[in-house]
Amino acid sequence: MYQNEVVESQGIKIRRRPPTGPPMHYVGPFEFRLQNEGNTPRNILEEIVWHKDKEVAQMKERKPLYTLKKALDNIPPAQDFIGALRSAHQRTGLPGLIAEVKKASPSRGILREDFNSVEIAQAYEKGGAACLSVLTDDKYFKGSYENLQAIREAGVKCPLLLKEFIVEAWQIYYGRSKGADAVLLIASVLPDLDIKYMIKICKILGMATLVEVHDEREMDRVLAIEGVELIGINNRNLETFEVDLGITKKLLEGERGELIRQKDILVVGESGLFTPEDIAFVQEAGVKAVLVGESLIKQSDHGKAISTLFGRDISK
Ligand SMILES: O=P(O)(O)OC[C@@H](O)[C@@H](O)c1c[nH]c2ccccc12
Repeated sequence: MYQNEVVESQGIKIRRRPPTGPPMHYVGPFEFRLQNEGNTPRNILEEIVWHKDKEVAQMKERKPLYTLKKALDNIPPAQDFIGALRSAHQRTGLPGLIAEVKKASPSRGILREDFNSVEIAQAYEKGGAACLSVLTDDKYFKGSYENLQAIREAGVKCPLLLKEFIVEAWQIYYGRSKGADAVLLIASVLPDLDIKYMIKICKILGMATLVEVHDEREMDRVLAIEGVELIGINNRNLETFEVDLGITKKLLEGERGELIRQKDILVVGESGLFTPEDIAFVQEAGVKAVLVGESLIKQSDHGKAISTLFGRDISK
């Protein structure tokens, strides 16, 4: 109960697990499936998170934390994700690009049938991406940890973001073992204490955290957390899929923008960016980096897609 109260007091609407236990309900000789509204996810984000919980439990059995930690001793250190974004921004005067390796999404379905994650990653790097984001969720985004590892092992130099629905610290260690340099943490899923704890773990592993927010309340929560250096503003509402670039502008206005500048936090504009005008709009609002998937993945020449999106070649 106590945990629920904490979550509620922070305005988190996503429930981490189905609230009322197993749905089977026995009465006398008959068996009923209890049609309990509480055991039905209220939206897609909740559905994903409930599924993730089960998936992680299974994965953990195969690779317990102590074996993962051992594996980490033998891999090259994490790269500087935030540094790469800052230097790209300084070099081009435009927001640093995090290009997303994304095959599908629940809102758009399959974005690309002929999907070779390594080729896409290499084309993004050549086209001037500062960092890459690799979706690893299989069920809803058709991504995988194999993709992440293959991109790393193919010699791509851009720092890599683990684009997962993190619900447990174990996933962070696993992502690092597959070559991730940074991790996404979603504020509408994770209470403050989890975010703080996961940021600490990432620091120990040399990784950056991209903490994602979508409304004022989440932004205020995250701004109050010590050690946050990188905040993503998702223009897409993960509960309804509605996209509105005005969200980025709204969350960077007034005192919030002031505080972000004081703390020297780098802000990433995420989702729904398709044209140079979109990039200019979020840059004007105050972002120094952008996270882009759909508009780059759908075009056959990914390098050219980057130049088209930014209005010029950003690879030099
Ligand atoms: O394909 P788009 O609209 O350019 O969006 C990319 C990225 O922002 C989006 O995939 C994303 C942002 N936050 C997320 C959290 C989970 C899954 C996906 C996302």
